Amino acid sequence: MPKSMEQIVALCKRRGFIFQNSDIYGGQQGFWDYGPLGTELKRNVRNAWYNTMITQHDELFVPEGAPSAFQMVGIETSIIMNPKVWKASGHYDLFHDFMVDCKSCKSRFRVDHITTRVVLDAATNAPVACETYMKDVENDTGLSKAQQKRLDKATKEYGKPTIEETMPLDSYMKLAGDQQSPPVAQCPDCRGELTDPREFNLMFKTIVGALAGEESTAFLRPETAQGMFVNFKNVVDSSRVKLPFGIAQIGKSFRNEITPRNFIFRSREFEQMEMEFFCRPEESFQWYKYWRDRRFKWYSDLGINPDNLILRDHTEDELSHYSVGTADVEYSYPFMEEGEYGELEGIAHRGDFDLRSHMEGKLVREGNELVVEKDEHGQPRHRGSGKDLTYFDDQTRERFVPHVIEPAAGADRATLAFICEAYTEDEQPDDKGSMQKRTVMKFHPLLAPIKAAVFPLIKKDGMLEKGADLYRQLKRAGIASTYAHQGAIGRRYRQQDEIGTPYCITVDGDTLEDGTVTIRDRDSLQQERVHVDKVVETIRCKLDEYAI
Ligand SMILES: Nc1ncnc2c1ncn2[C@@H]1O[C@H](COP(=O)(O)OP(=O)(O)OP(=O)(O)O)[C@@H](O)[C@H]1O
Repeated sequence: MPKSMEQIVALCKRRGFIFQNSDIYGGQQGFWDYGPLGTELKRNVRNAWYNTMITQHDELFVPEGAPSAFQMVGIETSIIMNPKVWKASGHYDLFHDFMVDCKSCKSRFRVDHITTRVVLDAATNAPVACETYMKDVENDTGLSKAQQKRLDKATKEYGKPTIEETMPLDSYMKLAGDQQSPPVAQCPDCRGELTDPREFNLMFKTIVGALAGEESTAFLRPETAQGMFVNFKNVVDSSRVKLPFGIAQIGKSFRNEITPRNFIFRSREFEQMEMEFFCRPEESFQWYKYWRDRRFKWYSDLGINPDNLILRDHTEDELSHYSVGTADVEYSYPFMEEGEYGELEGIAHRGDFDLRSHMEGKLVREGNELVVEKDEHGQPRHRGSGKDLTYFDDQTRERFVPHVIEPAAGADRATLAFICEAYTEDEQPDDKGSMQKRTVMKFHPLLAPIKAAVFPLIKKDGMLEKGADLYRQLKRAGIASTYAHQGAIGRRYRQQDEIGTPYCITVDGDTLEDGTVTIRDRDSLQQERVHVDKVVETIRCKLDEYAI
């Protein structure tokens, strides 16, 4: 049965995973808050990423598929950077989308999110009728019956041979621009008139210092990557890293998205987990392949069914001007049509674009070459730092600009994918054996916000104390645990199932007799009896089995 996004969003609110930001004031579009359980879940996602990338990385070992062993270090850089960073990187000029507004209902759309279905004169290609609908990677609704009826009517009335074609809104606007009084592309929501497309920079502006003005304008970073590039020299000079090596960080990024949507999938404030991997140019394609495959595997290792994931190579015309290869890890989020996927992470081969931009100035492509963009006086349009960001290889005695492979993931999109994947509805017998519907979040145990719940079966002297003692032992061992002694045991199990707790431990009458408790497994519902003194060790062993 397809999963319902409404139910997932409702569960997230009900159980304290994710709330609308500024909820009591009606919210702030494109911003979300994580509740107590969501905070733990997202922290576990971040930790799983940071641990595999940095903390547990073994620089003496050659991982399968890698050309050699390599080093990895972490950094943490500021959200606000010198505005020159964004000029040299190209974000200042290029990081924008085109948008149109509806003059009637005031809705705002990204031009590339609107598709047109057009009836054209078969001989002249002149448009005869046009209907619009929302077509973006997240949601493809297609034409409504009424829209198709209008197109059919216009075709019939036109009388001459026609063809019907689907094209993006901007292509239609270009085509219509060459005609006298063409059919107007209308708002997909209300059929109102649309404005001409306007450019819209996605970077949030702010003022640094007391005086407002061009000089004090700064930007909230739209990606964490530039923090790694501008610190490349600092890291090489201050640590013992040698090529190949990666610099990674997790941090907030901000994009003034025109149409934030689909819960935390596209928001205006989000968190990225990015790594810049610096290597010799001639080895870069091997490293690209290595990171592409390794990053895909990370998601399936953490419980995402590989049937719901794809690794999609970008087509030639999708590639950014600097990229020689990009692949996206994509997930079939429940808000997408069957067979469609949304980006979780992009792995890009960025060549030497970034380090060169920060040395020389903003680069543009001329034929096969990247060259510094010039202004009307022949001067660099945006200068770089002028600092030497080349790398000297003391083995080969060569100096060169390293190439970069960048796996760029979103912590929120990953959290959303793990939530959607975990959401399960099944039927299980209750205490009396009759089948009951249950909602269970089947989180990978490493990601589950709470790992163990301790329940004294009834409020009885001895049972409560033993339960509380066990709960404290688990906490002291660093195992995120909870304790609940009220309500029917079946109800307590269901509450924990709904938040994805993998193990429930019940202290009952037998505990007082022989010192054993039951450990119930969330997914298999199997119960085993374990001596109370062995519980911490048993839970620890179970969790260790899931280590990635
Ligand atoms: N607005 C956003 N909200 C939440 N996560 C985001 C957003 N934009 C980017 N990300 C996350 O950061 C990762 C790396 O950013 P990147 O610049 O490659 O995204 P992008 O290709 O611009 O994404 P999209 O095409 O969906 O806008 C993305 O794969 C995604 O997980």
